[in-house]
Amino acid sequence: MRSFNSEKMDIPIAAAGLVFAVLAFRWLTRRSSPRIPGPRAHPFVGHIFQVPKVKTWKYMERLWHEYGPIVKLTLAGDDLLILNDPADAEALLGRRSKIYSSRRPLVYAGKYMSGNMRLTLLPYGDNLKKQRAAFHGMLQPRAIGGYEDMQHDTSLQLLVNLYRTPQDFYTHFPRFPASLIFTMSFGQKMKEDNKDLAAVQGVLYDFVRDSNPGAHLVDTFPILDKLPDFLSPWRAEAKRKHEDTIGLYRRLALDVKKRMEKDPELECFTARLWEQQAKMNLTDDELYYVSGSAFAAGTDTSSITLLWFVFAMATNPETMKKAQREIDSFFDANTLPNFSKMQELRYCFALMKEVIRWSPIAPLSFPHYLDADDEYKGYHIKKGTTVISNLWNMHHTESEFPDSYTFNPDRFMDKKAGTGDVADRLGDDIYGFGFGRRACPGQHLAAKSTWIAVVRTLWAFDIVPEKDELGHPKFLDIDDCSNGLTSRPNPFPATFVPRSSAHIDTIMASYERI
Ligand code: HEM
Repeated sequence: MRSFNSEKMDIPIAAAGLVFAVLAFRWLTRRSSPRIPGPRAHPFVGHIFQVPKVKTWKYMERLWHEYGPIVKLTLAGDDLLILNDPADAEALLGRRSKIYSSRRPLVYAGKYMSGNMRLTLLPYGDNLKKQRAAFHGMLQPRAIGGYEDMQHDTSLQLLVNLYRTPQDFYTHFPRFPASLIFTMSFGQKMKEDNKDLAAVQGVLYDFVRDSNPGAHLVDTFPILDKLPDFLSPWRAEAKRKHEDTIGLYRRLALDVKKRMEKDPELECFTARLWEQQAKMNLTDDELYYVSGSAFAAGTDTSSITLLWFVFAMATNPETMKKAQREIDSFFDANTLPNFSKMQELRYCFALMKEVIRWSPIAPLSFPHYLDADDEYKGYHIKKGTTVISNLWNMHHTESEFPDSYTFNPDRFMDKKAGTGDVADRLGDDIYGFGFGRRACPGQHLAAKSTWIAVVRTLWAFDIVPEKDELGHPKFLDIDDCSNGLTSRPNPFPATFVPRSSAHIDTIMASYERI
């Protein structure tokens, strides 16, 4: 016979049993998300010691072949999602752009070095929308037509420089987009010895270096930002860089404002910003940053593309000759090419696409950052994940780009021609300008600027690799390039040989007129 006491004891035991049963049922029937494929991680540090800082995209190419289109890595607790298939990038960065359009908060480069005002590093939100809208005014397809005269003049200067000192081509090509965007931004021609250019290039150099993942310990371990100043000398350094940058941008923008007083018709990006400052709701500091950022974001990207173009021509002479035959059929030696035949020179346009495909300037694009938890293809993707669209792998997908390591513009000649202005279509069929709401706002400008530089250079010069003692062309290694957010070919030997004296006469006669 059971005692009263033992009956009393049964109640909590039964309750505990019930709770246990419910938990066990839940555990057994839980829908756990499958693990996102990727290499095994070390406890605590994750893959921090496996991801090389040098040519990271090569390592990621191996992961793609081993683990498939979606790969996850973990760096000291931070998840990194790598998208190798453009369809996944479109689905997430494109169609779910509301939550996939942020940038990872960077303490050094974002908070202190940019005062949280640099467009490329801004999180998704009102400030970003404001700055992108301001950019759009300058860079939308309709506005681009207004820059043709500047593009003609600056590309003519490029030809003259290549003729006078061909051995310095490695500095001439970057100078072309730099002087173009400088003139567009600040409404005055850039002198050859312009000190502001060197200063802006310094800002850019710092930005690329300091925003590179792993550049500063505080961005891997943000808790270090809690340390006082005397234990954090990096903070003063970052703040000093911010003061230098905004000081420079302020001076350039105020100079435009002063010139506007004398010349209310002054036509440039910064003048438009001053006129519309109130409408765009930009503070003075934001205006300085927007006005300076076009230069910073557009110069390096365009110049690296052009350096890869030179590299491609020096290593693919038959392709170069084919493009020259197309150009010659429209422009003889007495006629400097201009934009009038941009629609017709289809092979030259395909050649530019191929440059961007073959060697994308940012092989891993600019990483996006996820603002909320998400589910995709059964995987759980955590808020705060850094999302990389791996342009390198996308551009080397054999099913889409057969024989993908070969430089071959013909692969784009069979594609649908499309309608409307060809300049709006440089990004079609390739992925080199990114995805979703952070996609490059400068691609229409880049299309026309790089096109005129490419066509004029090939019209005027043969680009030939230097020869060794035996007269054989020197080997140029595509892997001999810089590492970081962007990747440019390291200086390489190539020669620019004028195609005829008539071409040079045409160049010099046109140059005298500007
Ligand atoms: C061939 C030349 C160029 C290439 C290949 C290129 C490529 C790219 C790529 C891959 C991105 C990152 C997109 C993403 O986050 O998904 C980007 C962003 C950007 N580009 Fe370009 N770009 C070029 C020229 C230009 C030019 C000429 C300008 C302006 C004058 C420009 C302004 C920008 C800006 C402001 C961003 C940041 C956008 C944001 O964070 O919201 N780019 N570009």
